[in-house]
Amino acid sequence: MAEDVDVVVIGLGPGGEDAAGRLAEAGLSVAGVEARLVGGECPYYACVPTKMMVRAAGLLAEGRRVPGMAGDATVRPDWSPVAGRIRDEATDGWNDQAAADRLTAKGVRLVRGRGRITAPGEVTVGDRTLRARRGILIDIGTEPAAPPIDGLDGTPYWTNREAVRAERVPGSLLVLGGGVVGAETAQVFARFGADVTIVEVADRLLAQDEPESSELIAEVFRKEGLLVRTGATVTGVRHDGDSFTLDLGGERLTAERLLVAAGRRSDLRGLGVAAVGLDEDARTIPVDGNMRAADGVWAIGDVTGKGQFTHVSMYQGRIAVRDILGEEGSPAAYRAVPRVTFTDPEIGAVGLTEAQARDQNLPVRTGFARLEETARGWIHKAGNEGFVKLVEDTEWGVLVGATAAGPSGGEVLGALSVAVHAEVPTGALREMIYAYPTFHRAIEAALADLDGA
Ligand SMILES: Cc1cc2nc3c(=O)[nH]c(=O)nc-3n(C[C@H](O)[C@H](O)[C@H](O)COP(=O)(O)OP(=O)(O)OC[C@H]3O[C@@H](n4cnc5c(N)ncnc54)[C@H](O)[C@@H]3O)c2cc1C
Ligand SMILES: NC(=O)c1ccc[n+]([C@@H]2O[C@H](COP(=O)([O-])OP(=O)(O)OC[C@H]3O[C@@H](n4cnc5c(N)ncnc54)[C@H](O)[C@@H]3O)[C@@H](O)[C@H]2O)c1
Repeated sequence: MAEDVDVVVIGLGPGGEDAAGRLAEAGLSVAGVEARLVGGECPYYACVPTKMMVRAAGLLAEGRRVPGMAGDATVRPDWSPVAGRIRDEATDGWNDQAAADRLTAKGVRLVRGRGRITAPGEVTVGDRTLRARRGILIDIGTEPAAPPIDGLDGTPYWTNREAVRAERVPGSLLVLGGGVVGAETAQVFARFGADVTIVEVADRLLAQDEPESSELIAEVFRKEGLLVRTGATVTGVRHDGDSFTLDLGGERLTAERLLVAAGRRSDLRGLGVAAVGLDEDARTIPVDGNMRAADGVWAIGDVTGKGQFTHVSMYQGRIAVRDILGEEGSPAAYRAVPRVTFTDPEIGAVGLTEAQARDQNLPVRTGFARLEETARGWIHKAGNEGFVKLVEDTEWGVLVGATAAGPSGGEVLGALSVAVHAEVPTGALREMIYAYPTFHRAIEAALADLDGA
């Protein structure tokens, strides 16, 4: 017999979990369907455990910066506290009982299993049929994508999920993909002693970011001993029981482990979106400003293609909840989506890159300040690499994008996010007082460069 509820939430990623709880607390009857772990990728395999890895690797790097600045330090990496912290503190052994209890305490009916939309307003999970009176909210997120490379399928390669579960650091690691996951993870394992090579098909690392960010990260990685192959096409993968070999057509690379970090995919066909008139072969589910995807269907998170970040999923979730409850509010706006790549230096960015702004035919000028040349950068010395880059719409007199790279680049980004989001005139930014000697004072130097441009 079908179970009737007001809303069925399929996939309890960060936004879906939060939205299900809010809808239940608002008095609706809500079923939350989850195939794996309540909370999704972020707490168990992504943001949280990887940032614990980054924190540990950062401590090692700081220890190695002691000589010449503060005496002597001998750094002997040990992965076991990292693995232990991820297992015990972050993920409770990849057990979501605490999250499930929190959700059910809010009144959400948790349905474990893979949900499939079988008709408008109908979701099937195993032998259960859920009927949604008001609608279906989709937050199915993404899975690691496997590029179609000869021989890859069937080998014991790592994705982010295996990497965060690693109990020891491999002697050598090949990283396929120099995007965000690849860059963050490569640096962590290299700092813990692995010989790391990144193989990236694009002509630069972090290809979504400003070219200056790519150059900076490539240079830091080079100094730290990572090998980077950009513009590289992998034609085959082999695993002989002990090690992986990547064939680059002319060059062969071998390592104990292979991490595939080549992007993500969503299974829209498996979700049965055709039953509500959506394209099951598409990569994403298009949504309007209220997160509506079809009549009685809302979608949020990675699957909407508006930025694969936890903060985007949660932002969209709040808008969907408001719309499902029939409340008024501003539609979603993505002008000032912040993003931080937690390498060292951190790469914080918001809004448009220079190239994106020019592609939109905006009248653009840029301002640039190198952190090493600021007072704080000079004082900081070891590990001071970074910059602030501003992208201004000259007609409007407002920043449409910015990058803050360096130690705490993600924190410096806060000020720039406010500027882009609130459309603060660059004239007003120039009149601000920037505390001396901070990293964020580089914004003032970049503003001066904007004028000189
Ligand atoms: C290694 C890594 C590090 C990252 N670090 C950061 C970071 O530092 N900061 C940041 O903002 N973002 C980070 N991200 C991105 C972030 O993890 C995602 O953007 C975030 O998890 C939001 O995802 P989501 O809400 O779309 O759903 P997801 O977290 O992907 O969760 C979707 C859930 O839906 C479930 N599901 C799927 N299909 C079905 C179905 N048919 N029925 C039932 N359940 C289903 C899945 O089991 C999953 O639990 C990182 C990603 C990776 C891979
Ligand atoms: N700090 C954060 O907020 C954070 C951290 C990790 C991930 N994320 C999110 O997760 C998303 C997915 O991350 P990702 O790194 O998996 O994807 P990505 O799209 O950022 O990077 C994938 C990279 O793999 C390369 N690639 C694809 N196929 C390849 C092949 N056959 N050979 C070599 N290189 C290949 C691509 O050119 C690209 O540079 C990101 O876009 C980001 O939004 C966020």
